[in-house]
Amino acid sequence: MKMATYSVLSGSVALITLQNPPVNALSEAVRTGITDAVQRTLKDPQVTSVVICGQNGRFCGGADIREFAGPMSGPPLVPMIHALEAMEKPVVAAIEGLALGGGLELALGCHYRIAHSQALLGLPEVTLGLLPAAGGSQRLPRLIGLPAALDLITTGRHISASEALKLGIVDQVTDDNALKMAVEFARSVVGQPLGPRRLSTRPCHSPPDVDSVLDQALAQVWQRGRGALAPVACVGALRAAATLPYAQGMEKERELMATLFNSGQARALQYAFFSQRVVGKWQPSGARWDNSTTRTIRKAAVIGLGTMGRGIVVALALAGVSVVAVESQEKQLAAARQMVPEMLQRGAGRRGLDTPPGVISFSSGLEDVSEVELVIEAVFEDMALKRRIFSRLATVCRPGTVLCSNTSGLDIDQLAEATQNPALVVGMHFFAPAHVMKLLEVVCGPRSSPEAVATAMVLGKRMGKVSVAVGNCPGFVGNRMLKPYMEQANFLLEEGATPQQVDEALEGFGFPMGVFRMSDLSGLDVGWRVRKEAGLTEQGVEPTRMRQGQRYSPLPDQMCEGGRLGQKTGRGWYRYDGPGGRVARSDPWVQNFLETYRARHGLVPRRIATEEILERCLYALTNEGFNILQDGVAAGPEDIDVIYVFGYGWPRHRGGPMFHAGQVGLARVLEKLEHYQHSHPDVPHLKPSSLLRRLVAAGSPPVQKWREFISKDRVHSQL
Ligand SMILES: C/C=C(\C)C(=O)SCCNC(=O)CCNC(=O)[C@H](O)C(C)(C)COP(=O)(O)OP(=O)(O)OC[C@H]1O[C@@H](n2cnc3c(N)ncnc32)[C@H](O)[C@@H]1OP(=O)(O)O
Repeated sequence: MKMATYSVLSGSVALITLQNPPVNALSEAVRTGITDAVQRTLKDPQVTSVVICGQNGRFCGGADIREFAGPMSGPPLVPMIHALEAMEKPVVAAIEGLALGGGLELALGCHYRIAHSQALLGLPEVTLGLLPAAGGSQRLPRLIGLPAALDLITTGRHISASEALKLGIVDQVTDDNALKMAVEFARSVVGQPLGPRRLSTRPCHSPPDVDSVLDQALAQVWQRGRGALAPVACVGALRAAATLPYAQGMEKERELMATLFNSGQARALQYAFFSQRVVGKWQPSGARWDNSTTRTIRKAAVIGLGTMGRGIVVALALAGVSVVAVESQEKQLAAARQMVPEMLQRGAGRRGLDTPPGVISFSSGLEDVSEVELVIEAVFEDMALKRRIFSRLATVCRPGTVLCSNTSGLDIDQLAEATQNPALVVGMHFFAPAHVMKLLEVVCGPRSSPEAVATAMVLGKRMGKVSVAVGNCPGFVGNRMLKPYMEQANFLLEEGATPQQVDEALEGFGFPMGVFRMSDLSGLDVGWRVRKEAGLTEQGVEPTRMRQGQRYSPLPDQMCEGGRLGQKTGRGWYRYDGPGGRVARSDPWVQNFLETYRARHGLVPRRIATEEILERCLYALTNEGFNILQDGVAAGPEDIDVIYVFGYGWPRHRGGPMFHAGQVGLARVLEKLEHYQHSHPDVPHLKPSSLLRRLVAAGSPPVQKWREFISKDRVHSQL
């Protein structure tokens, strides 16, 4: 099957149209079609110029990523693009919609590029663990210079047509029909010399301090990449472009690509790409939500204007939703009135907007929310308070208003009970700062309707969030898994580790911050409040290390009792320059505190290897992920992995905790959990999940097969 068509317009302009919806990816069939079309063009003496375009207003989304999983067959991209560039008839790319990755590389092989003003262009291969290996790493710097190419290729960012024009990537931009303009343009350049238009023959203009530019770029990608290989390889390919002739540069591009292509990181990043798309489509119940009705929200209310509430107001307004922002405490309301417009201005600026599209009004009373279509409650984590608000909302709001809670772990169903229509109650769990962080957990209570869930999911998407639908249980997905992770970190301190040692191990793995630095940032009192609610804390000179029949570490509670709440008090697991300080320094007080604690409890400290720190923290977290899958709280491993990558700093190049377990080997994870459980029988979170055991018994299927395995397993267990 050929998925690029060939036609001739007005007898002289050959038109090659890529046809592979939805993004005209360069699949084997498309590459075959283009290769054949080039041959026909060469043979047709009537044809004097060529235009390449994509069907349905989308030029090309790049190589077909799905093909990366199997052996490559069909015409390769590099010679195909060389053949286009070598043509003696002018070739013009008509870029509508998008030209990404191999799509832009194809366009760079053309002699001219005309773009529609709404088109997006970029070389995002680095985000898939790869580099632009269809000549992009060699042609782009020859077109726009080394510094600009370094920026685009190492970040993979998409740019607008107007930026592409400024950089010199495209020759013209139009608001009208880009294809029509490209055809006219192609006719107009017939007979003009093509030599200077062939980017591979151009020299690469590098700055005089080329080595220092490249070294700086390398240092930057090391620091930003947290262990990611692809950005480093991208700099390597650009170094080759800047210092070697084109043919040798292409050889280097090929070598670097071969190393990346088979790396675990490329597999992880491609898995992350598809996971993000999978999570938009399913609810934990297994029902497709694309056939549920959705309400378009024009006006919403946010109740509670603390840090979270303010961020949610801004995110809604930036999405074009008008917001009634409600806060009963005068001081907090006054602070919000001052801070929200400033945050909004900055947010609009980041998006290139002059004014935010949504209008905000402030109020101190719930009665002002009567006209909205959706409410998001964002008050303290206090069930009684939240229930009071929900029951009041049920009387104030008009029938049919969707009621959401930003709780980070409380029971959505108990909130729903307080209303007259529980089907309209869902959780919308944002992550701080809510106008910046990409993740949104949409929590489906047992009585939430598909319509309410779909409405929250779609609203989240409008707000630029990656929305993941999850089930209702304490902590939902993200925070439920965080508990055993933090618990292990505390136990490691009891056994002899220091906060720095644990953090360095986790940061070495790729987290932007280790668990203790993170606690200091978010405030130790957050978890303390939750533990108090759960009846776990006890005050006294000799607090016990067992609570509710399980091992418990009172260390963080004691820190809070001593007023060490983290950055906000200038003291936590680290010390800071003062309240609100950001630079963490190791604190001899903490060292002394830990030594005294261990001595008091008769704990003999030991040297703990990085491997043990990582295994205990990460496998305890992953083990809870298996329990979550077993309970049906997440629809699949992809949902968990997306939550961890977007909300908890799990390094994207490691795919997510569930993917990582598959890469390590499920049998090995199981064996390690069994080993640690044997040494710590009083820690239930180390007891291997029975789903993990069943997956291992079934031969450890790849992560992409777990959904199917779980649903068969569930049917089987119901028989
Ligand atoms: C060497 C490597 C080379 C030469 C490369 O080219 S690597 C690929 C470089 N290209 C990319 O990284 C682009 C990836 N795609 C996207 O960023 C986005 O999909 C998009 C901006 C192109 C479109 O976004 P949107 O309109 O929101 O649509 P979706 O993201 O939902 O995608 C729709 C479906 O198309 C599938 N898709 C998208 N791109 C590719 C691709 N390059 N190869 C294969 N399939 C692709 C995507 O998975 C969606 O599929 P379904 O989920 O609907 O089944």
